[in-house]
Amino acid sequence: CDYDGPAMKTQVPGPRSQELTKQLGEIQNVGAVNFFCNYNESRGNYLVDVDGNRMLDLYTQISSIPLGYNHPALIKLMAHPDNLSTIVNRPALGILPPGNFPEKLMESLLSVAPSGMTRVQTMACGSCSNENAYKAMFIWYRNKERGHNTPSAEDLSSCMVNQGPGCPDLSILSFMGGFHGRTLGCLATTHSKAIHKVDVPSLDWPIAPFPKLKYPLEEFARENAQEEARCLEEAEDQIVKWRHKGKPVAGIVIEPIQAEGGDNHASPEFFKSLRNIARKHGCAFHVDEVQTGGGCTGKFWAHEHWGMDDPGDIVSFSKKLLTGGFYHKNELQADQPYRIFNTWMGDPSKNLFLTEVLNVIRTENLLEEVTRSGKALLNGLYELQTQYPGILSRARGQGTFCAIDVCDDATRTSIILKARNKGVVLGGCGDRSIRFRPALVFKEYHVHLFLNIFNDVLAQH
Ligand SMILES: Cc1ncc(COP(=O)(O)O)c(CNc2csc(C(=O)O)c2)c1O
Repeated sequence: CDYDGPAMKTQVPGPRSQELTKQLGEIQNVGAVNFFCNYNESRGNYLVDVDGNRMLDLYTQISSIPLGYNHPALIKLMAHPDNLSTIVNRPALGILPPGNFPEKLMESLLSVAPSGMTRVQTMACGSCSNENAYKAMFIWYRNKERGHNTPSAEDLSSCMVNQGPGCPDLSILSFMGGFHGRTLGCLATTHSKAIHKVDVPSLDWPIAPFPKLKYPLEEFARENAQEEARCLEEAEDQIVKWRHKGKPVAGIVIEPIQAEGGDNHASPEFFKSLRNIARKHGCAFHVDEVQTGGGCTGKFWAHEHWGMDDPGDIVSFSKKLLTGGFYHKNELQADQPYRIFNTWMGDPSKNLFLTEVLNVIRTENLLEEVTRSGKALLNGLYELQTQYPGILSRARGQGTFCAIDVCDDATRTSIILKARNKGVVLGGCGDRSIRFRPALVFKEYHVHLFLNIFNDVLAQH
C-alpha cells in the first residue's frame, strides 16, 4: 500500500496550492499553510499534494499519523456495518456512553496503559488532555491539603469570583523548552517560542531549566551528568521557593523528550531523580507523551525507556493515538462527577481506529521495525554530520524520533524547502533543529531513500 518513491511535478507549493491558499485566505489566517493535500491519493509513507507531487513524509501531520495514509486496516473498518453508528452518532460520553464503551476502552487504550495505571479519561486533543490533567492534579492536591474532599462555604463563594481560598494559589512546575499546548493553563507551562505566548496573560508558576546535553553522549558523560544534576537541583529549589511564596507546586509536568523545544533529551536517571523529587515534595508527576507516545521511540511509551515500575501519576497522550486523553493513578480521579468534564469527553470512533492501529503494530511487529529504521536513520545522520561538519551537528534520537542541528535558522529553512522540492517532507523544531517524525511503517528502505535525497540537498549547500 505504498508508492515506490517520490515523484515531483512542480515546485511546492504548486499553482493549485497557491490558488487554494488565496481562497482559504479569504476565510482564515493561512500564514502556516505549507501546501494543500490530496488525501485520496496519499498512501502509506507518501503524501500527495493537489498539484500531483508525491512526497516521502517524515513529518506526518506534526507526528500524528501512526500507520501512514489510507492504511487498508483502517479503510476496512469503515466498511463494517457495526461501526457505522459509532462513526455517525457522536455521544456525550460523560453522561450517555454507548453500551460497548467499556469494552472498546479495554480493547484500545487500556491494552497499552502505562505501568501502574488502570484508569484513563479520553479527551479531544493534547491541550485539552493536559488542561484537564492539570485540574485533576489541583483537585487531588487540595483534597490532600484539606484532609477531606468537602470544600468549605468560603471555598465555594470565593471561587465564584476567582479568588482564594476557593481558587487556591497552587502552581505547576514546568521546564524551559517544554511545550504542553496553547490553551491558557497549558500555555503557562509552555516555553518553546515567544510567538506562542506573547500578548496572552499567564501565571506565576515555577520554570526549571531542562538539561542541554553535549553530543556525542559517550564523549561528554561527565559534563552531561553535571548538567542534569544542576537542573535537578534548580527544580527542587523552585519547588521549595514556591512553597515559601504560598504557591505550592501541586504537580510537575515534563516531556520524555522536549519536542517543540528542539528535541532535547535527558537520561533515564534524570527522570528517575525528578520522579523522586516529586514524591519527596508531595507533587503529582505528569508525563506528557502527546508527541513521544505511540511507538515512535521504539517503545510504545517513551517513558518505558526509563525502566521504572511507577513512572508517573498521570500520562497524557494524543496525536498517534488518534484521540486525546490521560491515564492516571486511582487517587488522581476527581472525587465528584462534572469536575473533569466536557460535552464529548473524547470520540468513540477514534477508539475504533486506535484498536486497529494497535492490531497492526502488534501483527506487523512495528515497534521492532521502528527500532531498526531508527538505528539506520541515526547512523545515516551521524555519517552526514561527519561529511558536512559546517552545516550539521548533534545528531540524536530514540527509535525514529530523531533530530539534527543545522548551523543556523536560515540554512535550516533552506534545507527543508529544498528537500521538499526533491520529494521529502521535513519539519523543524527549536531554533535550529530538523526533527524526523516518520510513521511507524517507515522501513529501512525509506530511510535510505531519504538519506540519498538529504545528501543531495546538503551537497548543494
Ligand atoms: C508534548 C506536547 N504536548 C501537548 C501538545 C498539544 O497538543 P495539541 O493541542 O496540539 O493537540 C503538543 C502538540 N504539538 C505541537 C506541535 S506544533 C504545535 C503547535 O501548536 O504549533 C503543537 C505536544 O507536542
